[in-house]
Amino acid sequence: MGCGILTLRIGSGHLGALRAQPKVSLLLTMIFLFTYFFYCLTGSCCDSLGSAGSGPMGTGVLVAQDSLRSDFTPSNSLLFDSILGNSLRSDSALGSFQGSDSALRDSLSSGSASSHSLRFGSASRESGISDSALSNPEFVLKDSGFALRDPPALRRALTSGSSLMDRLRPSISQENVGTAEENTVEPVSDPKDSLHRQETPNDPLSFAMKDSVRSDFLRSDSHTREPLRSAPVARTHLLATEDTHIPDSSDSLESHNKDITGHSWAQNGTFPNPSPAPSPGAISTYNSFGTKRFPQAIIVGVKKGGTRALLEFLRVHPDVRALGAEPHFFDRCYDKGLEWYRNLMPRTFEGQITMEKTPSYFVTMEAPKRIYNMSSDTKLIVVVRNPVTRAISDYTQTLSKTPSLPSFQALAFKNTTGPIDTSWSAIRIGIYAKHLDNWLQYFPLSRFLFVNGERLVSDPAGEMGRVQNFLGLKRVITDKHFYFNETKGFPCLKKPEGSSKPRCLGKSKGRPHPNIDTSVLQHLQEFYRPYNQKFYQMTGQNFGWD
Ligand SMILES: Nc1ncnc2c1ncn2[C@@H]1O[C@H](COP(=O)(O)OS(=O)(=O)O)[C@@H](OP(=O)(O)O)[C@H]1O
Repeated sequence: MGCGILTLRIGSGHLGALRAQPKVSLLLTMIFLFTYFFYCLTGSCCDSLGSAGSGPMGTGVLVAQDSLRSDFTPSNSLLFDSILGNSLRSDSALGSFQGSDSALRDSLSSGSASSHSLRFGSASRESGISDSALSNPEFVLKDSGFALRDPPALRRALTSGSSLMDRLRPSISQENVGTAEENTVEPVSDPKDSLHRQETPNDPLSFAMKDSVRSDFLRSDSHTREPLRSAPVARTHLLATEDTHIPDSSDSLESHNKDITGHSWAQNGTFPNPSPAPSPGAISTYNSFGTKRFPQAIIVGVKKGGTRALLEFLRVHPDVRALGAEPHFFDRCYDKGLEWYRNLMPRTFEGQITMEKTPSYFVTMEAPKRIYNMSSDTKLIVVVRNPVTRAISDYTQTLSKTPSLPSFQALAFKNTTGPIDTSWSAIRIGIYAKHLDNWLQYFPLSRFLFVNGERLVSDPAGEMGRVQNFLGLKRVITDKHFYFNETKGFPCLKKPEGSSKPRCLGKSKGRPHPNIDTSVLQHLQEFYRPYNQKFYQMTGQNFGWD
């Protein structure tokens, strides 16, 4: 059919001549046709035209078609450099594939396009091209093929050696990144609000319930993200969520959780399976926006210890990039595989630390072994807090979801007044020595940092100094970053340069606790004492809970 183009042109060109000089024209036409037929028979013209496939196409398209055929693999892998490179060399195909480039069109427009591996230019990187890439304004999908709105951009991409995805990603991210407001912080309606946490100095376990109207939390511009704004990093931070054991929608940010693609996360903070499921090598963990790495440090516990505060404070550091939501990989989602896990991580540059926090890891039997198998070098951070206060905090969270919950005392003691019920998770989690013992089967003590949860509240900068040392980070986070918010009754992050928008954690962090009978508290305190002592011994740290 390639020959058909030429035949048609010749034929129509001679129709007029036929009318004017019938005999001469007929003769000339016959001579020409004979010559042409002979020429084709010798193979001099059909090689190129014949190989061009079916349908009328311009030269550039033929070149592209050639490239397509020769480089098209059964898995729809396309050597884009040769396709587009050839096209660039041809005027007519520059930025516009038309006609019968169906293979290319199909591969780009199909739902599975993201699994196609595209090797592009001298960058020779592997990138998954996704639907969002296809909806990028630089691409136009046409019935007859696809075209680039901005061919010079393509030319620049090809000549600069960067990948197509590198070119596409900035516009994707600009459209979809979360705003600074979508963080784990909420607004304080009035910082001078006189609602305070009622904490009896002599009895840190007693909290008044009358603070129930404390909806006084800060939303602000993202101080913690500030250092990242100038960096060419797509803000892939997933927004922080509340503890996921008992979903807490009172943390308004959960409902705002969106990833870079604009997909909402589940309200309870667990992750959807990133779709499509990554097959090894199919989705890039590496591009010029950084690399998706396994976390080098994990906040593994403890639930209600102050893990969210720690993570949010750490995110102030420009060399820390942390997953906002709790992935629960090493306890609940392990069967999804390590690549799934890694793909959740934010991209980091050389020198930056990837982190996540899932407090339930600390009490998960299998977690130490699993983390060890990922990397025995993983640094492990445990935020611990008086186990009695922690148990009440845990109970308070459950109570906020289930108002009909039995009293704390009824749950803490067998038959209400009998022995402590260690089968209740709120009690069991606080036996830190027992859980640590399991971890020490896999990791040496030097791999751990135990953050004092009480001190994280009373001296956040001091505790953050320890954390930064442990992580080998420059001491960037100092007391200049914190102020004590009277309304919230907790330290919050300042906005740089004295801006009026500080950041506090959400309203589910720092909740008022119900009043618990002193005898119950004492009983619990006694129960925990030997375990606490053991824990001090094991860690070489006295947390002063007794
Ligand atoms: N700066 C600051 N702001 C607010 N809250 C703070 C802060 N620092 C520590 N805390 C304490 O953190 C407790 C919640 O712990 P977690 O974040 O580990 O909870 S969770 O396991 O993720 O649900 C939370 O427990 P409750 O007071 O019971 O709500 C707080 O006491």
